[in-house]
Amino acid sequence: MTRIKCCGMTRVEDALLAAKLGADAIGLVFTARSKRRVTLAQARAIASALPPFVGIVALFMDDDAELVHEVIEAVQPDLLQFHGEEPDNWCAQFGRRFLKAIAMGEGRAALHKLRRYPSAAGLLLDGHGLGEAGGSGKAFDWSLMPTDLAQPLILAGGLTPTNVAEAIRVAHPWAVDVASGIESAPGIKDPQKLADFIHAVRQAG
Ligand SMILES: O=C(O)c1ccccc1NCC(=O)[C@H](O)[C@H](O)COP(=O)(O)O
Repeated sequence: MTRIKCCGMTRVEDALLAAKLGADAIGLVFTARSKRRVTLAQARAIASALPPFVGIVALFMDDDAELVHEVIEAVQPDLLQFHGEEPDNWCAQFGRRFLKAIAMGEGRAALHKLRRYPSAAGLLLDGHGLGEAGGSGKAFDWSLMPTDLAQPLILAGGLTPTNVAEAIRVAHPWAVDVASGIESAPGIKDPQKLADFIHAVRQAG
């Protein structure tokens, strides 16, 4: 079964709907570079409303360690996710499980970076280019998804209710991650797109 993370939540009602429809995790973006950035107060409201067994992932992109500490303290996320040029030991300093996002917009050139994160609990391959923010709606060539890595791989970038089944068929990811493909505006989730996306993933197996 392919796991599902719905990213860039800014509203309690959207996070609750995702949980009700069967999402495995939601993502909260804290970096100032995001159109989906949440405040600590928003994040706490979402985290405390979520039912059990739905994971909370906190996202950063080349942010100060101080911000990461503040979020850990205030929100108690299940996982951290780093989208910038943070090295493995920097990501590991918080003593928390983390995902490292790799910008696959560079194509094959980015593949060697996947080996640089032995401490990561999983690697998220995203469609954006180096230095660009996530949540871009850009897909990459799914056939580049490696098959020889020990860590779970999460497929992200430009996934929608329409293309996610094909993406799973080609890439066989552990999980899929979506932000803009289930939105009506940045940070505002569309209930129908959310339902269609989760249905499409569950149908794909
Ligand atoms: O979503 C953002 O605004 C964002 C900004 C900076 C770093 C990461 C960000 N999101 C990361 C995600 O996990 C997205 O879900 C992922 O990039 C896929 O986005 P999309 O292509 O829109 O589905």
